[in-house]
Amino acid sequence: MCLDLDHFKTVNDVHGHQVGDQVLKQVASTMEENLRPSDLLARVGGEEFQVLLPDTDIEQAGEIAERIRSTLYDLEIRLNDKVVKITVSVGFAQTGRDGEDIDSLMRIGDQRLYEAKALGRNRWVTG
Ligand SMILES: Nc1nc2c(ncn2[C@@H]2O[C@H](COP(=O)(O)OP(=O)(O)OP(=O)(O)O)[C@@H](O)[C@H]2O)c(=O)[nH]1
Repeated sequence: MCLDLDHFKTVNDVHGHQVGDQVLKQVASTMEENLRPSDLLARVGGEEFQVLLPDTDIEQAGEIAERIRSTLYDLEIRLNDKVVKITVSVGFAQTGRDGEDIDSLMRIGDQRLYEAKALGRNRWVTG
């Protein structure tokens, strides 16, 4: 599952880079709280994360993606006297259906992530 925060540049531009850093930390811990102990969350770029969901079918993955999306959508990140809102776009790929090796899965997950962005963000795309 590839997750990318929406319009994160605006968060930095409006609130400053240090607030942006705190937002990233809160987003990462919120994502972790909504994953299972067996799932693996990694930050792979500035505001991009990958999650590996072992032994998970596409319906379960959709439930997890929706839980993360809606929790972040509802989250009010309070820093000093500021409240920062953020949304996330998600694309995912499934072993077997979309490929076997990690490179193909990440490439397809990434394509779907950009589809989610193009469709208006704050959503997930399974293909
Ligand atoms: N505060 C902070 N900002 C970061 C970090 N890493 C990357 N960024 C910022 O994240 C922003 C990413 O911007 P873009 O790639 O243009 O994407 P976006 O504004 O999130 O827009 P979309 O992805 O199209 O929704 C840039 O402004 C980077 O400077 C970091 O560690 N801390």
